[in-house]
Amino acid sequence: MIALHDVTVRYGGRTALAGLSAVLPRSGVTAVTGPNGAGKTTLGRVLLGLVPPSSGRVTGLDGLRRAAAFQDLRLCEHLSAVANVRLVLPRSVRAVAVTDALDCVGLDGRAWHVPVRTLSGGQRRRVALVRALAGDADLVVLDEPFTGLDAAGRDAVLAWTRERLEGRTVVLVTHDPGDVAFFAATELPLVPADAGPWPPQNALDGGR
Ligand SMILES: Nc1ncnc2c1ncn2[C@@H]1O[C@H](COP(=O)(O)OP(=O)(O)OP(=O)(O)O)[C@@H](O)[C@H]1O
Repeated sequence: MIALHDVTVRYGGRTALAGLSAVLPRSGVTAVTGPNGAGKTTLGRVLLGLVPPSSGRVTGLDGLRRAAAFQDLRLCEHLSAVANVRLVLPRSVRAVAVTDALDCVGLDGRAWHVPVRTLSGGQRRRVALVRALAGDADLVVLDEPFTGLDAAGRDAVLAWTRERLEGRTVVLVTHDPGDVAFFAATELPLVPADAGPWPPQNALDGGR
């Protein structure tokens, strides 16, 4: 299991996370919620090893394969959807597995082989999600992955995501209470650091 022990993150003089302690279940979804600026993305960055805690520590990350769908997507703009996904997969994974996944999240075949910079925001978000989930990462951070998806396509994306998340440690940043219920997630609500220190007791262990 992954555990955060009194983790504080400061960007220069600004405190983004203040003394956060929590345990993430090994298998299952932790939904990180809270207002803008509460530190949700920062928590994801810490778990991915992209931002070191200013103090405190995170245990349980050693040896984990990690993947993410970033809020700002971070796709390789000049590459196609298929190439973006294949970049993170072993060569042995067949192209058809990638196109099947893109199909499952509702990305039209005409969008598979053109540079992703020519795709719409919702199409690009689908590519980022498939890139995060197509491989075998043990820990997956999904930062507002369903933003901007049309209502008709959203259900298919959610269903495919839930299927792909099974057995992994998943951190889902979301503003949508419906997502918490859909993924039967354990909610980890964050409050902006300037609203006071995080309660010292573990927010998630609930006596486990
Ligand atoms: N690179 C950075 N440099 C300086 N301050 C930053 C940086 N990234 C985030 N912050 C600050 O850290 C705090 C937490 O930001 P963060 O993006 O983690 O919040 P969030 O909960 O994900 O917000 P949102 O819901 O708007 O995505 C904010 O006050 C933000 O201004």
